[in-house]
Amino acid sequence: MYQKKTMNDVEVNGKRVFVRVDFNVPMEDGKITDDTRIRAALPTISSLVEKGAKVILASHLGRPKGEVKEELRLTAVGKHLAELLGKPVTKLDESIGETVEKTVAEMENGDVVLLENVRFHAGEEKNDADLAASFAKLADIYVNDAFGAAHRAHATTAGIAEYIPSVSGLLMEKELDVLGKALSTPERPFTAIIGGAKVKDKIGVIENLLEKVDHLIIGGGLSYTFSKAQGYDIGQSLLEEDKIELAKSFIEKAQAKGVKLHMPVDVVVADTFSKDANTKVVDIDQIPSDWMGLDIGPKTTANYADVIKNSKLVIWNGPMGVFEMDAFANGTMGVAQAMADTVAYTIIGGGDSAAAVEKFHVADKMNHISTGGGASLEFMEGKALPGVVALNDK
Ligand SMILES: Nc1ncnc2c1ncn2[C@@H]1O[C@H](COP(=O)(O)OP(=O)(O)OP(=O)(O)O)[C@@H](O)[C@H]1O
Ligand SMILES: O=C(O)[C@H](O)COP(=O)(O)O
Repeated sequence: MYQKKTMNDVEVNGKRVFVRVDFNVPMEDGKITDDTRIRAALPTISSLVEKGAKVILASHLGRPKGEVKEELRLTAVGKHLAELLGKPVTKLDESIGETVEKTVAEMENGDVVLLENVRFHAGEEKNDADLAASFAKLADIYVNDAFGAAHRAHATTAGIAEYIPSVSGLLMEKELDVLGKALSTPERPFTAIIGGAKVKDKIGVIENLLEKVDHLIIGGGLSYTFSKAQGYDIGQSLLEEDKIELAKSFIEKAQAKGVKLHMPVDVVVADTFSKDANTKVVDIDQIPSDWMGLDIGPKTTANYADVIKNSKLVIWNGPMGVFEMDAFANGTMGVAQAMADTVAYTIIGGGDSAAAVEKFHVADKMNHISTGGGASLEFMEGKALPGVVALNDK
């Protein structure tokens, strides 16, 4: 586990503190549709304000690829942050340069400035040393609270740490603590639920978790490649031909390691990929050749709920079906409900599973919902996160 300096290890009063947050929030027509990530950064920001720091916030939004994209400015985020904080936030239209330097020089203790989307500079994603130095020049201390972007080695997530004292923020600390403890000293039975679209995206995570869990539950689009590997005909369901052998090897590895692997025994099939498709529930060995599986069936959902109920720790990443369409949402909803009802410690690995527990109104019943999609996945793969590695050791 990481042993990195935290905000408790530095004196911030009167200091200029550059805080990398992950305000990469979903937006529609200029409006924020989910402010979870902004709220998650509030403890760090408020704590720094209370301690009399000059708080300089930086984030990316979307993927502007080194160009200024009007729709990816952080203006709406700044406004919303000011409301949540209950104090003014000075939103700038640049992230480096004279105006920024002048504004920072005039900051009083406890002031909050939000820089413009750092990805408007091509050097951000390239982890350009000059750009990182320009950011570092603005501050005395660097705080990384952007767990969601910790798997990126960019100028504001990693490069900047070369130049000034660098510590983790409160959200970063919490994410690393929860996920780190779960993977290193799990309460047992420990269950992982892996769903989502593709095997290809989950190879590393399945490999790593097979070393640690007691139960592995498989669902979603990727489960059909596993079912195919078991010899079932899967009709028009999602298949990654080139991953069948890999799926077979996972099934064998689970057996060898004594990991109980749980696979769909029935599925909801549809005649087209559409919310208005004709649907029916069939056993896994009865998928018609011209139909496709788009959700786990009720028997499977009940089996999975039972495993979740009897676990002490459950980590969930990836939906069980095409939960965006009501006709194929029951499996994901059933798993979400089981997660809400269990006494187990429940961790949601960000991304679509986080969206699912929100959609089914059980988010407040989860013990931890990670703010990182890709980052939590890479953490669960056992990979080092560059944004954390870059911070000062304790
Ligand atoms: N049986 C299925 N057939 C086709 N698509 C499916 C199926 N089951 C789930 N999906 C789709 O998979 C998508 C989610 O998979 P994806 O791997 O992108 O999410 P995730 O695992 O939560 O990752 P992230 O953290 O990146 O959001 C959903 O949009 C869902 O509709
Ligand atoms: O949303 C995320 O997962 C993070 O903000 C990282 O965004 P990125 O995938 O564009 O680097």
